[in-house]
Formats: sequence, C-alpha cells, structure tokens
Amino acid sequence: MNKPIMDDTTGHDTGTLALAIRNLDFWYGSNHALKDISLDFPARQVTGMIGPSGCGKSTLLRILNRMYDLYPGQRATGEVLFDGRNILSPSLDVNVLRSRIGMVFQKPTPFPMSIYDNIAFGVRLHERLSRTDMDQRVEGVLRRVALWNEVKDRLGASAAALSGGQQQRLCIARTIATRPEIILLDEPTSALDPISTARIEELLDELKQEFSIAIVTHNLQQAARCADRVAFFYMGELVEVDTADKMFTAPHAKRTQDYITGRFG
Ligand SMILES: Nc1ncnc2c1ncn2[C@@H]1O[C@H](COP(=O)(O)OP(=O)(O)OP(=O)(O)O)[C@@H](O)[C@H]1O
Repeated sequence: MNKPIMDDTTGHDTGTLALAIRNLDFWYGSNHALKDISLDFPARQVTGMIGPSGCGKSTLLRILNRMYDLYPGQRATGEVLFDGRNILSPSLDVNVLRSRIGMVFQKPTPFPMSIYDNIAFGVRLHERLSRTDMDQRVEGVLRRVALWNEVKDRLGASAAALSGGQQQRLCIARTIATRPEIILLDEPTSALDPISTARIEELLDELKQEFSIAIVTHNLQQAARCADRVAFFYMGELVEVDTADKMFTAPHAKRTQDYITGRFG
C-alpha cells in the first residue's frame, strides 16, 4: 500500500505517492477535455483541485476510478499509476479498483436502504464478515465520521430520513468502510450548510491521517483550509500545482492569480 511510484515531476518533496498521473489526455467524443496532465497525489495528504467551471476537474476525478468506462465514446490515454499499475489498463478489475479508490459525490447519494445497510452493502461485495464483525465495522466507520451518536438508535431506519449533512457523512462512512487507500470527493459540501460544511472539513483533516484524499472544490477558502497541495486547472490544462500556502499567496501563473483574486471564473 502507498508504495513510492516515482519521483515527483513537480520538484516538490512529496514523500510517498498514493497515485501519479502521467501525460493523461481525455476525450468526450471529439471534445478534448483534458490535455497532457501530469500530477502527483502524495500519500496521506489532501490534494485540492480548483479552476473555473468546465476546466475538467470532475472529469479528472471520474477518471481516477474509471467512471468513464460506463459511457461509450469517452476515452483516456496516458497513465494513472496506482500501486505499481496503470489503472487505465483494460485488464484491471474495475470493481476492485473502486473499493480501493472510493468516491463521494456533490449531492449526498445514500442508497435507498437502511443506515446500517448503506455501509454493509459495499463491504459485503468484497469481504465475508460475521455479523459481529460487520456490526463493529459499521459502528467503527460511523464513529469515525462523528455520526454514531446521532444514528445508533435507528440503524434500521431509512438513510433518506437523515439531514443532508448527515447523509454526506454517511456517504463518507460508506466509502471508508471498504478501507480504500484513496478517497475522491467532488464538491462534497456544495449542497450543505456552513455547520455541516465545517464538520466535513474537520473530518477530512482527521481522515488524512489514514487516507490519501483528492477534493474538487469551487470554494477557494475551503481549498486553502483543507488542502496540503492545490492544483489549478484551466480549459483542460493543469496550469500549476503547489502547496496551498504558495498557491494562495504567490502563484506563478497570471491565470492562477486572476482566478484566485476573482478576476474571472
Ligand atoms: N458527458 C459529457 N459529454 C460531453 N462533454 C462533457 C461531458 N461532461 C463534461 N463535458 C465537458 O468536458 C469539459 C470539462 O467538464 P468538467 O465537468 O470536468 O468540468 P469541471 O471543471 O468539473 O466543471 P464544474 O466546476 O462546472 O463542475 C467541459 O467542456 C464539459 O462541457
């Protein structure tokens, strides 16, 4: 797990890498949505991805767990190196990949089932646990996302009855229940109120002790608060990547400066 993949091409001391993208291009039919992207995701850090609408952030996230496989006409070339393999390789078992690289979406998407089964469902696909072990897994991840005290007396109730913020924490619990190495989050707080947002941000800080995290966000303050490194995208290109501190105080490219100072986007 989290083996070194290769040296960081951006020249930063990133320690061990969880994942490395090399010369990635992506097409929606004839729309060339990502162009020659190379980007490292250091292990147990939060990598933030920012940029104006349509620049390709969500596309990149979806490539990292092969979501595009579901859609004919969508095509990726290049390499996404994870645990010594290129995850774009057609021979890769996508179900195993998705248990190791989990995804949380913008809108909370609990399954139409009980709180308990929302978590147990994914675990059952990959592991055979006794009832006691499953109970412990469910409780453990619910405690981890600070939801246990709120739901412990109604684990059999429908997840749809939870608030939006609770549902999103349940979705994060569901994602970490299969013990992935990487968690991908696509604007995970954009549908939430400020208090729920703050709780998710605190949670990310806690989860990065164990998981490597990639987060797409339109909220630059959130990127500054949560991310160790930030990548700025513009029209399908990676313009620059740096520590969050440097990115928000002394970006190199004019396009980055313009974006973070609100001159466009
Ligand atoms: N299913 C699709 N079919 C065709 N083109 C698409 C599709 N999804 C996205 N695109 C195009 O790919 C480009 C990148 O879109 P993407 O959704 O990745 O951007 P984004 O940076 O995540 O935007 P936003 O911040 O608005 O979510 C855009 O030009 C978009 O129009």
